[in-house]
Amino acid sequence: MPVMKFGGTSVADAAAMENVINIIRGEIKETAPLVVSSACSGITNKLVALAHDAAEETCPEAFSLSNEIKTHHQTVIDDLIQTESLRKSLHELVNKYTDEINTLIKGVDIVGELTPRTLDAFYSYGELFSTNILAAAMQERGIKTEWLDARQVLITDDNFGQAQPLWDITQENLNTVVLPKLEAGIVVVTQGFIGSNRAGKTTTLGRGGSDYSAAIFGALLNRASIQIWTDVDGVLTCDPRMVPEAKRLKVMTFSEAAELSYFGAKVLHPSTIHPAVKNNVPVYVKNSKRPESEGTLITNDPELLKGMTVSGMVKSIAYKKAQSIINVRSTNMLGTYGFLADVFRVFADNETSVDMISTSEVSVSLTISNTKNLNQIIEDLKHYAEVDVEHNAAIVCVVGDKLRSSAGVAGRIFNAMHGVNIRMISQGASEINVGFVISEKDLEKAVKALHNEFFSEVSGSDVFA
Ligand SMILES: Nc1ncnc2c1ncn2[C@@H]1O[C@H](COP(=O)(O)OP(=O)(O)O)[C@@H](O)[C@H]1O
Ligand SMILES: N[C@@H](CC(=O)OP(=O)(O)O)C(=O)O
Repeated sequence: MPVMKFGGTSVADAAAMENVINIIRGEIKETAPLVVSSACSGITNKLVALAHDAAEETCPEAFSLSNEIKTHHQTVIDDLIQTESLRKSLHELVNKYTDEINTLIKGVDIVGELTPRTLDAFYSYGELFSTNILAAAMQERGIKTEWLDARQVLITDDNFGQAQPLWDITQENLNTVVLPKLEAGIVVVTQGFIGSNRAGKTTTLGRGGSDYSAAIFGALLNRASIQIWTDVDGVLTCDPRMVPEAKRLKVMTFSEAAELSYFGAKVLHPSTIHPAVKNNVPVYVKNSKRPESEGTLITNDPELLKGMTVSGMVKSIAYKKAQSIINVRSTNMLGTYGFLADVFRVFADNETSVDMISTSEVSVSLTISNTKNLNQIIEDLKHYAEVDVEHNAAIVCVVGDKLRSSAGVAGRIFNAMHGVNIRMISQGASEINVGFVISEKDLEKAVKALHNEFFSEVSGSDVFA
């Protein structure tokens, strides 16, 4: 039985939820699937916005957003639920959650501070709303279903906003609370993205973290597969918003998928892959609007990958906008040791992760997405070297089997880039990615040229659909 994760686009409104229910129904056999759902699309962003409004003393805006969230869920309930009593109890629940959100807004306004802990409390309501409505609609349609508060089972560390699971406790909770229900044929509907620390306070796994929840549950419950249901046919050769003619990948390796998601392919959360790889649970990415499409299988099973791992084959292109390049130059770098350690310590001390690095004899260039502590970073780096910063850059990453060792691929990539100024180049140690940094204004041109170079003639192969 699979763990089935439905993203925000798959539970956006009543019609989308009805689709999802039909998909789940098709998976119920003797045992039932575990269903992990995100918040309705757009709701988490509204919760972030209202939390910040509250912190910045613009409470009327915060209350107005809270009202929009309430109205959205009231509409979903009215469109989806026919039974009067069920509607009434769901409306009461929506009112209760809205009151709690409004109390949090007032609290943040009074204290004038929005901590990661409080932000997680705000975040949790998106998934609480959507899963309660979905579970009730399934019960109404005669499917044996129970709603579960994920915070009772997914126990995490105290790293609010970016929490990591505590594996042993979570395993035990799943075995005692969830497994018996699934084995009795009861579908359990729970939230992605949220958990709680040992003290019972709400935590979240980072934005997009519902995929990660599904992978954690799938790995610990030893499920046959993890299904990630979204609004595209699978993992594609590029984000279809940039390249509408992007093609579906039939199968890819875990490493290729991890690289793509790390470099911005939003279809999967970067951490999803780890628990799945460790436990060898295949991941299927599928389209909830077109369930008949086969989707993409992500696996390391050599049998399933036969014919799919052709050396030097480019599988997909990802990109990440809003990068800042930090160039650090020092003649002290020449022949000394410890210089790079000093540079990286500055980023660690300022809690900023580095996306891409390239070095020469006397300089190192790094890119970061989070510029919150940039001024302090520059000040600290100036103790060691000259520093300059370029904003509005983008990383482009070409992913595929053994790209680094394959003669000719780099030539094709950079030939396709003529007229585009390449600011940095980096080839990952994993052999499966070639990445480079360009100005954001050249991004569309660069990605379209690359896609044309590698994918204009691949239809009908074993790898691409
Ligand atoms: N390589 C890719 N393959 C498929 N989708 C991609 C890729 N890169 C980016 N995307 C984007 O990811 C989106 C799905 O992610 P997201 O919006 O988070 O969906 P969900 O609500 O299901 O979590 C797609 O609509 C697509 O625009
Ligand atoms: N709702 C959360 C978690 C999530 O994973 O959402 P989605 O599956 O829609 O990307 C977010 O927006 O970050």
